[in-house]
Amino acid sequence: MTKYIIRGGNPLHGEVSVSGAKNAAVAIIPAALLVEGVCRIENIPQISDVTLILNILQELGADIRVVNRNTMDVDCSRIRNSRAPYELMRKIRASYYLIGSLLGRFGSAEVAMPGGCDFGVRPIDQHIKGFVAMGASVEVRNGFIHARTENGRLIGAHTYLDVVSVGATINIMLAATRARGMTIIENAAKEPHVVDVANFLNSMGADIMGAGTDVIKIRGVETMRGGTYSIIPDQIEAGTYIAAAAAAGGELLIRNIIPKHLECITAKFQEMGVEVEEQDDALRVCRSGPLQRVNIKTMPYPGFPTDMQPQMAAVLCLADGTSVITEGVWDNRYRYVDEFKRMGARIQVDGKVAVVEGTGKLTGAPIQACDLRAGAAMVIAGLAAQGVTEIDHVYHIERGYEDIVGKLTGCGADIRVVVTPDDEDKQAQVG
Ligand SMILES: CC(=O)N[C@H]1[C@@H](OP(=O)(O)OP(=O)(O)OC[C@H]2O[C@@H](n3ccc(=O)[nH]c3=O)[C@H](O)[C@@H]2O)O[C@H](CO)[C@@H](O)[C@@H]1O
Ligand SMILES: C=C(OP(=O)(O)O)C(=O)O
Repeated sequence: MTKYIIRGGNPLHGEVSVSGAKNAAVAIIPAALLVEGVCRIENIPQISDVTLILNILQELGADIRVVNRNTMDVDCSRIRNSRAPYELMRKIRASYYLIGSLLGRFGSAEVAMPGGCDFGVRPIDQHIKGFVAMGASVEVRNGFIHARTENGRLIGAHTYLDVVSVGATINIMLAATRARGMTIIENAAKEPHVVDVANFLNSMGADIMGAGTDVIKIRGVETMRGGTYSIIPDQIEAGTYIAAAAAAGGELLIRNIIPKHLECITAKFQEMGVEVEEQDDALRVCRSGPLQRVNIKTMPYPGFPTDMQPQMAAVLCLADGTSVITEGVWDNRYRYVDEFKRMGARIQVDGKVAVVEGTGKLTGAPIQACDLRAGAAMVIAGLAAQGVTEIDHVYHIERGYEDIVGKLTGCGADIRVVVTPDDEDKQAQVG
């Protein structure tokens, strides 16, 4: 097992550079399946979800060449296999993008049901609704999604999503890119990573309009060439470092960000009394005084992101007064609360609402990460806590944060990584 041992109490001072966005990378890499040519993808974060998605592509026959630490050439010209392996697929959520990509390229896909963080039920009915509207028959059998078309090509169609879904929006967009005719997605998700995937596809020859609004129009194209594309910075990683500075105190310069993508997050920290100064592609964050209580409701972009909810809860434990968090996206995203209670947090959960009584302090304890952002929130809590926090199951954190320990210790945090000999195949436990 790998553990992080954090001695809390050190304020953070220095600079961190934000990596490429996980939720864009895990869609853009499978999107390369639609392209007959070399896609040079830059700013790929070094995280375990990316490693898994690259392994899946290789299993399908993709040729992947490492250009440098964060740049790869992905060539899917010679892919012949449209069945994605169960063992890899079930470990991550984003494996569902293989369905849209394979269906779009070959007119058929056999893909194991996806994994990912456990927030209760995570249906994919809206993805399937979109594929069916485009003429595919879709069946779930023996843990696999079997999707196929009659004559090898999807037909453009009109889909109105019943819920605003990032995954369904991107997946339908992928499938439609090479369909015959025009596809329209209404009530589409507007997250920055949705726009990034559309920009990637357009730079490779697709014809997509409206990404970033709630109506996306995709005119199917016959072929797609290769090209070079750089993934956007990770909005949630940046938000996590803002939260770390807010909790631990001190002053951080957070580089390689797009300030516009962070407005929904920075506004909340400012409301809490954290100083956030916007620069061209950086933010300076400073917390010297007490933290004020705030209420939060998570919503699709441009609302406050659910993927920042646990990190925010960690900071609110340290604020003055009682804050109310309402989770507006997932049924069950408070599994971390019992772990926080070991650190002295006072949080009451009732369905989708958590009432956080800020006590101004947390105390170090042995705790266990239960999913990706909950794990990041535990790191934040550990940085601010009195004494030592020992976090287990950190493979969840490493799914989505490139070198979180190196980045934080570079700013004065006291974190040790301890690997004990019984470290099994940690990836087998993701999900
Ligand atoms: C790999 C990736 O990008 N993961 C992100 C993606 O997950 P993911 O794409 O799985 O999340 P969605 O945006 O699809 O889910 C949003 C809501 O829609 C519901 N829903 C979704 C699809 C569907 O077919 N039917 C349905 O009912 C879900 O249960 C949830 O309540 O967006 C979430 C919401 O921003 C983030 O928390 C995840 O980090
Ligand atoms: C929930 C997340 O990821 P996934 O959908 O891949 O489980 C996340 O990035 O916070």
